[in-house]
Amino acid sequence: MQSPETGSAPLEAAQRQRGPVTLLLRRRNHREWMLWALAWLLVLALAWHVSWRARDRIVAQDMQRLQGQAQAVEIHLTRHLKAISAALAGAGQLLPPDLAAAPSVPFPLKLLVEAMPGVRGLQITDRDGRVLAASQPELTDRDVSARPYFMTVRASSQPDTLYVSPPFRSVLGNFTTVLSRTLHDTDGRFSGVISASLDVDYFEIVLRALLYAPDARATIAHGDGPIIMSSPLEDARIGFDLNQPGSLFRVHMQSGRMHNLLQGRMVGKSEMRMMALRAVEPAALLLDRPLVVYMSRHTDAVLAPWWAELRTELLLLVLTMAVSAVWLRWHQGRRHLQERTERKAAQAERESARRLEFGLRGADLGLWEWNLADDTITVNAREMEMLGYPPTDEPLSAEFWRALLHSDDQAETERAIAAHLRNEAPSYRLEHRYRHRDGHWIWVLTHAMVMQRTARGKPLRVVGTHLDISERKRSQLELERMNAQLAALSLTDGLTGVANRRQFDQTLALEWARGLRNHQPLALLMLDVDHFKRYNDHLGHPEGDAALRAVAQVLSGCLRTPVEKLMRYGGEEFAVLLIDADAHAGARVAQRCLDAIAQARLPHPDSPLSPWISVSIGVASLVPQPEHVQEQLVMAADAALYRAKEQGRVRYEIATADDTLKRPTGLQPLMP
Ligand SMILES: Nc1nc2c(ncn2[C@@H]2O[C@H](COP(=O)(O)OP(=O)(O)OP(=O)(O)O)[C@@H](O)[C@H]2O)c(=O)[nH]1
Repeated sequence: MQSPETGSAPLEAAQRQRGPVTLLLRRRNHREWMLWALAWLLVLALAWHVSWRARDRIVAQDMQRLQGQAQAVEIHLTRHLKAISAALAGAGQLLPPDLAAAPSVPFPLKLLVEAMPGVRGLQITDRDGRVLAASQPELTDRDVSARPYFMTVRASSQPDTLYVSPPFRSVLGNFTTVLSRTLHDTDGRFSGVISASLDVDYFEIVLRALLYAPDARATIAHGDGPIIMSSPLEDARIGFDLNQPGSLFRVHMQSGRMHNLLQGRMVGKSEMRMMALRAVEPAALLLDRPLVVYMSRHTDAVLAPWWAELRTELLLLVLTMAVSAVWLRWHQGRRHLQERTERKAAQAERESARRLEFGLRGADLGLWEWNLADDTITVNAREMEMLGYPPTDEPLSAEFWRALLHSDDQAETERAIAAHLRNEAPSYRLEHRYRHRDGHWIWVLTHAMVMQRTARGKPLRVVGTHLDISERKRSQLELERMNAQLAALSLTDGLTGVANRRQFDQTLALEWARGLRNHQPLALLMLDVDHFKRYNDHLGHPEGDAALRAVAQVLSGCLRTPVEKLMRYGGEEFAVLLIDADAHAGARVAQRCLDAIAQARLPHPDSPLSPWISVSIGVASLVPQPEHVQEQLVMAADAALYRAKEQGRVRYEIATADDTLKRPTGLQPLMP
């Protein structure tokens, strides 16, 4: 049973491992959101900058337009003032010098008024302020001496000045503004005033014609501040004094400039307006006070299209922001999922690699992975250890590996790899040698296969194992060597060291079959030591053995092995098989053997023939036929040997045709 502490330990360890990863991911997400916010701040700032510049352009364009309209009003007004001034001056000159004495005005004022657009009435006043004549008869004889406009004119009394009165409520009940010029008698003294009252309705129409937007307003004010007229007409505003602290009118007047473009609130109104203000003070007219024309528009109305566009742009931006935020959140979620899956897979792969490494260690296998793209090899520690190098995690050049390969194994290795890479074999397995770091060769068993190919079958990655089989290989080679030795021994005569009877039988069978196939003759020499029994009896068997070894050595020396090969047939009898040789060729070799033995002068102390060892030889030859058996050749050679013994020994005899035709009892040819 696990204690609760021990039971939760792996879980805590897993959480501890997960902790830093989660923290890192959170930080990355946080960074991305910061970047997202920063990017959007920049976009918003840029959008705001562009939009604000568009707003400024709209304001500037409208200001210019207001300026143009104000200028048009100024031109119009100047012409009227000039015309009225000229009319008043002309009428004044037609008046008699002594107005008081004059019975009446010599021209009808009403007619003059009708000829002057923008003028509602005309009146002539004497020096005391009594109305001598007026275009409206009801005003005649009235006393206007207390009226500010009269008092101002009389006080100043400048002959060429056109006096412009502030608007005031006339006796007729309506607001009016009066333009006046002084009259002088023949001595140049002030004799009265001729005045024209302006037709507000007329000017309102003129101003209205210049308004290009529903919220536009045109105003003409007196230089002292009161509004003379405005369009759209607002009776309540006529006479309203604009010359108040902080008013745009005062700003304009104090600027000393003839025209200004200003923005601000109008006196008595809460709305923001854009204004073009122009002072009307033509040089050709001596006005006692300037007039001020201003055209204005409601700022909000001017900017309404801009605001609408800005709202649309903001909406689009907010929508895009929302979409990008949703996308980022989705992307982070998906990535998180993907990374978690990859982490799990990597962990599983690590564990599997650990298990594999453990398994490979146990199996003493070196593991290698060949990356064909860059021709590098990554190996495990065992692989490096196998070759005497320290372990490394770095990929190594495949060329380094190829250089370690034994030159004798190169061709076969390359052939096997190439065949597998061409997909001709599911894997390859071969044994070869590698040079150990110490310089000695180790035998390695390679087993490898392609682990990854492109879609078109091009190999990308090969994984394989190496097993050090040097020990096994050494044992195998030793075994092979011993087997070969054994095989040789089994075919060698133990006493004389020449081929034994078994080898004779095998060689004869082999060459018989070849002769049969090729229709080539075979010759056989049977050699027997003469009177060897006597040798043994005289000197003993060990000496007899030595003599047999000496005879074998002499005979081997005179034969051209392996074509003429000496074999011990048995006892003191030897045989020589000659390939593609007839009886004459056999006889030549027999004579050579007899000569060699004679020249060797091996002592035989008990031979009745000579003091030296001698041999007798039987020679037989035939072309193997299907109806023959190979023993026929041996029997024929034996028969010839028998005859050689009979005829005195130390000689050779050639088998006769009869000898050759004798067949051993019970032996039948394979193909009779
Ligand atoms: N020392 C020794 N003697 C052997 C060996 N094999 C056979 N002999 C002897 O060789 C002798 C052969 O004698 P025989 O067959 O009578 O023939 P021979 O005395 O040589 O007389 P001919 O052949 O008629 O000249 C025997 O005495 C065998 O014992 C051997 O391996 N060693």
